[in-house]
Amino acid sequence: GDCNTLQRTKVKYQWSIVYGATDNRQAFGTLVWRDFFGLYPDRSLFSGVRGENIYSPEFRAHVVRVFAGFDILISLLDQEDILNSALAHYAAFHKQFPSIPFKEFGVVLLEALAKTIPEQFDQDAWSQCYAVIVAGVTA
Ligand code: HEM
Repeated sequence: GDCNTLQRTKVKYQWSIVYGATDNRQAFGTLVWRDFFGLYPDRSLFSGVRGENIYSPEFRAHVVRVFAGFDILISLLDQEDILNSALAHYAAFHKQFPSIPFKEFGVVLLEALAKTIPEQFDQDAWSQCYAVIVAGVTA
């Protein structure tokens, strides 16, 4: 798997369905983080953004920031040089933390996408393109 051109186009399109409508964004983001903490209960990374209450304004704002960043990365999947620069930026930011459970996050993210767009969801495309993003943000 290599997140090829067709897969990048599909991921971009499927993401636009899920994240394109403002109304969906917060619900989708909250769903992902609720499920994430179900799989990975250690919230200590998020003490600065009230991780103990994912419905607080502070944590909601954190979710908005993360998905705004993710939205940028998805939108750049077809502009590889800019994508790599954006990935390097998020990699540098996350280096302040000892380790980030990107694998667990990917599991719940893909599951939430599959639940939201069961007819369209292309698991191979998403898992391969998410792997490109993880490789970039952990480089
Ligand atoms: C590709 C996926 C991800 C992207 C694009 C991303 C992006 C971001 C962005 C844009 C911020 C805000 C930076 C700022 O304050 O200016 C952030 C903060 C943060 N992210 Fe990520 N993130 C991702 C995945 C994750 C994952 C999986 C974790 C851990 C489970 C994580 C942990 C954090 C933490 C701890 C902060 C700082 C929270 C604070 O403000 O105290 N990120 N991330």
